[in-house]
Amino acid sequence: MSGSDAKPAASTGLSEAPEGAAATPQAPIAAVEEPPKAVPAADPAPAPAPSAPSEPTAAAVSKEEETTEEPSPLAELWAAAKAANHPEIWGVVLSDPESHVPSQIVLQKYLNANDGDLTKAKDQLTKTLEWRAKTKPLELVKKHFSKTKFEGLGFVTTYLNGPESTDPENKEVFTWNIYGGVKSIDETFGDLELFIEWRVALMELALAELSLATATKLITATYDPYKMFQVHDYKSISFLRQSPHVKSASAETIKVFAQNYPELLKEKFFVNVPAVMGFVYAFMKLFVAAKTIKKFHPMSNGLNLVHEFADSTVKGLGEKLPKEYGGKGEGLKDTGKGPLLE
Ligand code: HEM
Repeated sequence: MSGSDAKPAASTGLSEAPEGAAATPQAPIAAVEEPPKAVPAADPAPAPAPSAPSEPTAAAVSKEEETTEEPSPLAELWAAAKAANHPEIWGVVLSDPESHVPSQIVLQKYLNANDGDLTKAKDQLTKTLEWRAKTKPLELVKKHFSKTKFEGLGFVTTYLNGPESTDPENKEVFTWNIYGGVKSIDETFGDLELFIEWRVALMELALAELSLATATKLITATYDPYKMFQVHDYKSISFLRQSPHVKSASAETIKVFAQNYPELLKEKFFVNVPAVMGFVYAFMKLFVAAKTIKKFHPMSNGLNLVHEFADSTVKGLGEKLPKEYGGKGEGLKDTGKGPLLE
């Protein structure tokens, strides 16, 4: 996603991203240049079957390349994926992007994340597949984590326009990190590997809600509705100095996520940030790509979060949020899911 959709937060007690941090303009990179069209879903719509030749399926993606006989960027990424030793990303078992919409979405995201640079996209994709083979993120969703260390710190919520459907514009997925709720820095962040496992489990739960495996719309360099919101809540932070554990946990999470979860963030809100901790925001931004920083919105008062979603395709999204974020919904403990605890 380009930075052009960044919007000012309603209430920032902190400095915003520097002007000069503008994202590099995205070149027209994707094989898909037309506005995306829904691919007929496997659900009971009276639409023609996905294989009908006249339908704008993912096969249209490489139309232009057929004349030159050059493999399309997506075909090249698919070839790289086939050569790897892991078949899946974010719950999508990769297959030919010409005929499989979920694979088109995943591979196109790797292109988008690299502004259309195929060599870089291939490298990132290959590294993600290696990391997933090693880390087994889908297994982490089934793992139980210690209550003492992680209870109440992470949630995923989903808000819909009416009943669940395959239309991504009917759904918004949020991940919430309640880092202000950490009881003991040493307990939660002391074992870095375990913390990353828990954080990855939370992300994979959110991806399961996004449900890319059942997605029906192609994405392009500029159109991608398959993204989520993230909120960090720092309410009640009682420690003014960042401990080395927090620094290394943050730096490592940022690194792992930038490499393995590209193009999944819509916007990110940091709420209940005490003004006195503005320096932390400045420090954190040092580790983050300029393109990502454009999506960040620090806010001093969590109750103002309600005002940030007027543009969402999910109607009245702000009001659906929990009361502590200015909405009318129940709390995260009642409405959210999180990694399994024991
Ligand atoms: C001492 C309390 C804090 C703790 C325990 C903490 C924890 C973390 C962790 C674990 C991450 C890794 C990314 C993730 O989980 O998504 C992170 C990222 C970040 N935090 Fe904090 N943080 C603290 C204070 C703050 C404050 C006061 C700010 C000011 C706004 C802040 C801003 C950020 C930013 C900008 C990132 C980068 C996010 C990203 O790349 O997605 N943090 N923090």
